[in-house]
Amino acid sequence: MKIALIGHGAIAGYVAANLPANSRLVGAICRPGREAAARSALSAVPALSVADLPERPDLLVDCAGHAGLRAHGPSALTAGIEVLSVSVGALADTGFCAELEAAARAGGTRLCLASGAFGALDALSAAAMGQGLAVTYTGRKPPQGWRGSRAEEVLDLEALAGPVTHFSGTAREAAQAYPKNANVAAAVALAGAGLDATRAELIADPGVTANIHEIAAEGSFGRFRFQIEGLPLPGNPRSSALTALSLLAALRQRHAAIRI
Ligand SMILES: NC(=O)C1=CN([C@@H]2O[C@H](COP(=O)(O)OP(=O)(O)OC[C@H]3O[C@@H](n4cnc5c(N)ncnc54)[C@H](OP(=O)(O)O)[C@@H]3O)[C@@H](O)[C@H]2O)C=CC1
Ligand SMILES: O=C([O-])CC(=O)C(=O)O
Repeated sequence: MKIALIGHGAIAGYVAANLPANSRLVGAICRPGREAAARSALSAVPALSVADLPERPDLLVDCAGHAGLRAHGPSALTAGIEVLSVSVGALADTGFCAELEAAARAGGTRLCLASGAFGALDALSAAAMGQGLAVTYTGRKPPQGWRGSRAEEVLDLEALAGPVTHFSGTAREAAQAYPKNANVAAAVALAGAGLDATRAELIADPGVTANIHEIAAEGSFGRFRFQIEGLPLPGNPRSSALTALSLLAALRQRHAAIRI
């Protein structure tokens, strides 16, 4: 399987270093001027667009975040190249979501969203087939996990004495306001009750060392709670290691004769 990546950061680095044996990296799409950085991070041929890749990939894996999916997702899909993405929150923009859907249909392929830093999405999807699904998502990270996010506008992250909720709203609002931190909120919402009906709370907590994601779900099926304490990737305290592992799991599943 020929794989190209978008991005050359913490997630891309982990994926590139751990590709399954049946896969080969054909290139990495980066921003203009970042070719040398991409080459040295991944030992991959850098490219500025899908058309610029040295070989046509079977799969384009977006590890770059919302900007990378926006820039390269539609062209890859239109060209019939399947895309696997961590940038789930980008779909909170209804216009962009429609553009991706139209591109996938035009290209006869699909966009697959990684389960990312969270899980239980299968249970949420099943629960959404019943009635009255209500879901609340809470994302709790140590202060350094919120650096570079909107939390810095409302909090002094260095001076927190205890946990502070810096966002409370819908999953759609969270995903758009926190593009590097609330992809899980969007994934939970898309799998379950939807972006506008799913509640999201984001908390900076100096008392934790892990990225803690939790949902409480209730409906005609019954109820469940699910929590993950995710350890961050070495290269980026914002991103949980499970995100990169979820991409590797999706690669493995893609060719499995029996899927779960
Ligand atoms: N679904 C989920 O559960 C999760 C999703 N994520 C998403 O994954 C993203 C990446 O995470 P992570 O690897 O830790 O972040 P990093 O900051 O370590 O890496 C991001 C990489 O993407 C590159 N990039 C940014 N914009 C573009 C673009 N337009 N075209 C090509 N490359 C681009 C950056 O390049 P440069 O150095 O030039 O800026 C950098 O190499 C997060 O921003 C978040 O949106 C993260 C965690 C969980
Ligand atoms: O990696 C994580 O813990 C979650 C994250 O950043 C996101 O949801 O975008």
